[in-house]
Amino acid sequence: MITFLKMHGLGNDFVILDARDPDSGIGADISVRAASLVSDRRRGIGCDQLLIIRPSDNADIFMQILNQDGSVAGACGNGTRCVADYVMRDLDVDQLLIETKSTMLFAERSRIGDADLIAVNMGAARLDWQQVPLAQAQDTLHVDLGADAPALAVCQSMGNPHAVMFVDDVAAIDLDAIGPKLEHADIFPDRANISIVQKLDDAKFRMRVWERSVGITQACGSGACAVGVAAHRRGLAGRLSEIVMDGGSVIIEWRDNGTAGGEVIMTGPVTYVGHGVLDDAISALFGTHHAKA
Ligand SMILES: N[C@@H](CCC[C@H](N)C(=O)O)C(=O)O
Repeated sequence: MITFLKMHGLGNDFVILDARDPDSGIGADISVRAASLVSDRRRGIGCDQLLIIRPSDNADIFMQILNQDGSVAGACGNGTRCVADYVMRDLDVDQLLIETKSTMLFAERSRIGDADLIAVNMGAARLDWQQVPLAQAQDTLHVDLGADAPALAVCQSMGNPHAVMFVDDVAAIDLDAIGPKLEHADIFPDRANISIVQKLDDAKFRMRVWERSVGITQACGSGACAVGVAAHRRGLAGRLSEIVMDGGSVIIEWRDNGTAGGEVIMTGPVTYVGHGVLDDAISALFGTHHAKA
């Protein structure tokens, strides 16, 4: 039987499986069927992303990220804060190095006012068209996503691809309608996460997000990083900004470390929902004998 933890970061919710113990019952390969069943809001536990904590030779842990449909993601900012808090409590430490498919992340406890938060160094913003990736060579600061797009997009990778569009009124955008079209725009060979953003003031932005492989979510941490970076690249903000999403805010700092991509620090809260045990039949889907779909 496999135990799970349910957490969320600003309403972006996660089922977390801890596979550090070799006897956890969780195999090396997670099938699309197993991941999408657990993520299903009617037939499973329900989540935007399934996160699996594994041992790492290079860091304190390895974090595997699977979207609701079972597809693999390279980054998950809100999920990183949740996993970091859980593992730091477990190991009784205040800092953690986390390896993911795309990068190495450093997390630590942080406090703003009386709020206990987690800060994650999400690494460099990847600004070249090959890094996003885009389908053809072009400037990533003004990308034409076609007739469905409300504005030219700023594109960058935060370990996963993000397109950010600044508009006058985020509430006026039919994100349900344009989100899937822009996610699948020809310019994105790996598809993209789509953020629509309104400037509230020089250091505050309202963001709505359509996540790749999921749809509209209440918050997207890597998306908020992309928004902070995009706002600075467009000259709309300094290096520090608050990004207000449907589920709440994170603070983004795009630090200049002398490299083009700098390093992006995301600070925000985590929430524990509960834990439980997967039924035998569902646990069996996570066993070692099931090949990756
Ligand atoms: N919710 C996440 C992003 C998860 C991955 C994304 N849907 C993708 O496929 O790139 C976050 O908080 O960053």
